[in-house]
Amino acid sequence: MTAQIIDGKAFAETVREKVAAHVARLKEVHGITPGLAVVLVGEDPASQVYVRNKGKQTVECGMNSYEHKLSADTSEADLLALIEQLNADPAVHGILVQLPLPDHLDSDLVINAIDPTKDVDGFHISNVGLLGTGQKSMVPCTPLGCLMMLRDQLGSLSGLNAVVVGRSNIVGKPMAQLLLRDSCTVTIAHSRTKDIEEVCRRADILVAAVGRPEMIKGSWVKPGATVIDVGINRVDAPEKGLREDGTVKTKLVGDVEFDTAAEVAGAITPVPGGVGPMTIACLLANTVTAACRANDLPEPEGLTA
Ligand SMILES: NC(=O)C1=CN([C@@H]2O[C@H](COP(=O)(O)OP(=O)(O)OC[C@H]3O[C@@H](n4cnc5c(N)ncnc54)[C@H](OP(=O)(O)O)[C@@H]3O)[C@@H](O)[C@H]2O)C=CC1
Ligand SMILES: Nc1nc(=O)c2c([nH]1)NC[C@@H]1CN(c3ccc(C(=O)N[C@@H](CCC(=O)O)C(=O)O)cc3)C=[N+]21
Repeated sequence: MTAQIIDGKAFAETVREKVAAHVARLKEVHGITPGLAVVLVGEDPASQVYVRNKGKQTVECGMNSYEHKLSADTSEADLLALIEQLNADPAVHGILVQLPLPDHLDSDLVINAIDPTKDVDGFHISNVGLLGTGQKSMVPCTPLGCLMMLRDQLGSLSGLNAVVVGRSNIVGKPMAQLLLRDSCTVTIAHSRTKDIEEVCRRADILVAAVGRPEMIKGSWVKPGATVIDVGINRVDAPEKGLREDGTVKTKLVGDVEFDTAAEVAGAITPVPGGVGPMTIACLLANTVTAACRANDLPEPEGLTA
């Protein structure tokens, strides 16, 4: 069997079109322009690329983008003061603090200082609790993007065995909550899981969010399963040759060994071009949702979980 490849890039484009249409209506009918503030502390090159992409796509969808770049040695007090200012700013409907933060900053403290109604990442303890109890919340972008692709691929997820590999607060745990809410039988695997290959082989839906390049092999995949690869790992690609400065070129790979998994799976997301673009599209969707909720307007259809 050769898996169908789930085109996250194309799917993300359709999500962005819905976002843009909703933004246009908000502006025309209500005079509201949704605004997203992104806060980046330090100069991590990968984070800089993501933040730039987010800002560009925010503007392309007709929303306002506010970028705050702080130096790596910013104090916690200064960062908290900025968050207070963004919480109070009526033009800002969404706030994202790019993670990871430098070691001297307490990310739990910082995230929990964000107004939960503006927490478009869905990382605030209030949103985590709301999601876990089935109440209306802001849903984390990466799991939301994965859920949208799964529903599109499979229709109903009810009764399916879902295995999520990884238990982080930003991907694994909220992904498991969303799958449970859609009536999957959910298993969360992690670094202490026994017989992880066997656990994975039981999955109708296998979500990999580990951060280990190509860890999950085709032999771990149940024939016909739907595989969602969240991993973004930059690895050396000597086959691409050298850069001008003599260093080896690199490439992105997922947490799944794509070629072997694609021989067994029913459908699979590629890296790049899978979950990553959907994450950013869902960030834009959450910003529109937050702007609607802030103004007591009906929420956009098809953009929430
Ligand atoms: N596409 C996107 O938009 C996004 C992609 N990512 C990518 O997703 C991946 C995961 O990110 P994140 O959740 O933040 O990562 P974390 O490092 O926070 O969590 C990794 C999880 O994987 C588990 N794990 C590590 N090694 C193994 C192993 N050998 N076997 C089984 N489980 C293992 C860990 O288990 P334990 O808890 O026991 O240590 C942990 O729960 C990364 O590649 C990241 O770059 C992340 C966010 C967004
Ligand atoms: N507060 C916070 N929220 C996040 O959502 C968040 C974060 N911090 N920190 C880092 C991770 C990672 N993340 C990605 C988003 C898009 C791509 C993406 O678009 N990837 C492209 C490739 C991009 C490239 O070429 O480098 C793709 O997979 O096709 C990847 C990773 C969001 N994260």
